[in-house]
Order: sequence, then C-alpha cells, then structure tokens
Amino acid sequence: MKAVLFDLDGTLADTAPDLGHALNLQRERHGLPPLPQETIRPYASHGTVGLFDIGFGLTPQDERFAPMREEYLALYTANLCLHTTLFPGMAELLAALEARNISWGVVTNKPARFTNPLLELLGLSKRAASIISGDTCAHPKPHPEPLLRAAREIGVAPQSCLYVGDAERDIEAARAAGMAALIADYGYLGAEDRPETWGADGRIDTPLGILAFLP
Ligand SMILES: O=C(O)COP(=O)(O)O
Ligand SMILES: [Mg+2]
Repeated sequence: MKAVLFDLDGTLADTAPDLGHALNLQRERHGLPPLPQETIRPYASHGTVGLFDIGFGLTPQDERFAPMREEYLALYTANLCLHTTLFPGMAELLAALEARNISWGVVTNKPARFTNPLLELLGLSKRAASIISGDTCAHPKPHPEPLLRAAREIGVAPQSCLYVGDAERDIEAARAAGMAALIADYGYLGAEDRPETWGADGRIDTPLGILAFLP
C-alpha cells in the first residue's frame, strides 16, 4: 500500500453535528421542531438526499427539493465548522502515515465549495496529497472515477491504494477502481445498512485500526 484515501463525512471528520445543526436551523425556519442529533446522524453520509429524507420527507423528484437544497446549503456554508472535528485518533493516524511516507488524500461526494474550506479550517489542505470532491469529476461515487483521479494525482497505481469509507457507495467505488476497501464502523452507518454484504476487505472501529492493514 502506497496511499490511503479517505471519505470525508463519517470517516475523516465528524461533520454530522454541523450538518444536523444546519438542518435544524432550516426546520426552525419552516416551523418544525429540532430533530435529535442521533436521528440525523445515520443520514449524514448521504448528502442532501439523505438529510432531506429525514428532515422534510422530501425526495429529489419533489419540486420543492431544489430550492430547499439551496436554502440548506446557504445555512451550512454559514455554519460549516462550528462543531466539526476529526474523529478521535485520526490526527494520530495521519501523522503515522506521514511518518511512514504513505501519501493520503480525500475522496468525498461533498461539493468542493464545502470540502475545500472545511479541510482548510481543519488544517489539512496542504497535507493532503489529493482532494477530490463530488463535483470534481463527471461522476461522483459509487463511480470509480473520483478514486482513480486521486490515485493519478498522487502518482500511485489504484492497486496500491486503500480506500476507507462509511457507506456502501464508498466500497462499491473502491471495488470498481481496483482498490482495497475498509469500512469505518465508527461512521454514519444506518440501522438498515448490512456492511457485511458490501464486500470490503476489512472493518475498523477506530482510525488507528487502519495501520493493521498497512505494511
Ligand atoms: O456530502 C455527501 O454527499 C457525503 O460525503 P462523503 O462522501 O464524504 O460521505
Ligand atoms: Mg461518508
């Protein structure tokens, strides 16, 4: 393994508190009471499609979806990093990778207008060897293109990359890209998720667990 690539929401950083905060601000605007964070958390790796399902019972086919999404994204922009932190152990893991000369990068479905400022606020922009967002390539995950783009930018073969994610589309994308894949069990898995059927190479319950899969 020459590089480790991370999903962002639910794998690298615990973004659910701020995603949920913005959702509750929007619910308040629409006369609805706040939802508990535990209710929102399992939807936090599924973008506005997931958040609007739990927050407003809206699907992308609904004509209210697009204007509501704009309103939500403005609220999230204004509150991007109030409560967001790296998951416990992640800072130590990144330092351990750098000490071993293993490159690391981020491949997320989050749009770049959020990914880039967030990684800057977390102090990671200059350390990441590649940062690929949901709108960097023509197709987001589960398409392999964003993962292949990251490997190309880092200058390593896909077969030498390990991808870590917390949603089925992450593992699907890694498989399709020819990369090894780990499931972050500490992320935003939902009650209906069946991670044992996703075909991953392993599961970790803490970021430092990744080290066991590296040379
Ligand atoms: O914002 C999203 O759609 C999910 O982001 P993730 O791919 O980093 O989990
Ligand atoms: Mg995720």
